[in-house]
Amino acid sequence: MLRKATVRLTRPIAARSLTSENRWSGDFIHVSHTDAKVGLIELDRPKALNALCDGLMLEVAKALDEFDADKSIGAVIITGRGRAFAAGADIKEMLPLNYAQVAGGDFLAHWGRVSKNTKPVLAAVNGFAFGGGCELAMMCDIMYASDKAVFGQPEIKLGTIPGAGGTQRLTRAVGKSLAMEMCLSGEPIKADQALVAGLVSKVVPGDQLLDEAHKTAAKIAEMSQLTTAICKEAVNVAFESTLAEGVRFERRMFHATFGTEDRREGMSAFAEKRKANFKDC
Ligand SMILES: CC(C)(O)CC(=O)SCCNC(=O)CCNC(=O)[C@H](O)C(C)(C)COP(=O)(O)OP(=O)(O)OC[C@H]1O[C@@H](n2cnc3c(N)ncnc32)[C@H](O)[C@@H]1OP(=O)(O)O
Repeated sequence: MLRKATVRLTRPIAARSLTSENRWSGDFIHVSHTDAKVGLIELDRPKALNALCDGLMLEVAKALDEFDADKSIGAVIITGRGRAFAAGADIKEMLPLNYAQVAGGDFLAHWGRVSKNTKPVLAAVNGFAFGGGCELAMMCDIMYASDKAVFGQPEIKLGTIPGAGGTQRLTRAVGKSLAMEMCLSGEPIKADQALVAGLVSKVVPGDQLLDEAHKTAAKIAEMSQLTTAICKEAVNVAFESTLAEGVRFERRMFHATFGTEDRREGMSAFAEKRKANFKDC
């Protein structure tokens, strides 16, 4: 059981098992952590279905930077409050922009911060994950969905295309035909189809989503942070290299773990039939 802490998260599910000390709330997100070394970022822009305006994404980047630098955090969950994970980039914010403004300012470049985090990040998709919302979830390392979640890349209906990795990550996740269908028609898929297609690894009833995400994040947070960072990097190389390059990279990283105390501790703990006590070194 988690230690009772000072501030309860406001959702009923959170109140049951995800007690947390409050860290800070920005204009658009709430940032907290649990006693199991899990950081929690909750998107909360209720009147706009958590649309990802610039301010919101800057707050997410700040929270991730803080968690990345914090040795007491071993994994992070991103979720949305209300009926959306996020309904995409803020259309009203984008509406007046012209080509020179978006290209000159490399609009959305800072969104990539999410995929640069070294700590494992789990997306708990509670509702609509449209456009940039789906892209944000796909930047995370693991995706769980509530049975109410809906995933879509509807940018085509707005006369544009996905701009935060949607055409690339969705295609790698679900294959060409479904990715093309979603991006070209703008039509969404439901959680059960997302599971079958391999976009998410688990679908659970909405009231169990955070508990399930937390269980997995807490398990990951018990591992050596040094090793989870190496492992995450190795899996990500699979998306950016040939099989031969990826296997060579993995082998080098595997060898590198033998330079850590945590590798010796993990194997010693197994041989001595005890729980490993990793020191992240
Ligand atoms: C990052 C890139 C480059 O890939 C680009 C993008 O992400 S572009 C955005 C892609 N997303 C969308 O096109 C989804 C837009 N939203 C919808 O289609 C619908 O809101 C819905 C299907 C998700 C939900 O529909 P419904 O239940 O009928 O709610 P609404 O009344 O439409 O919405 C409530 C409220 O939220 C505002 N809203 C919703 N999405 C956005 C958004 N992406 N940007 C800004 N505002 C959004 C919506 O306008 C409503 O507010 P009010 O107009 O009532 O003030």
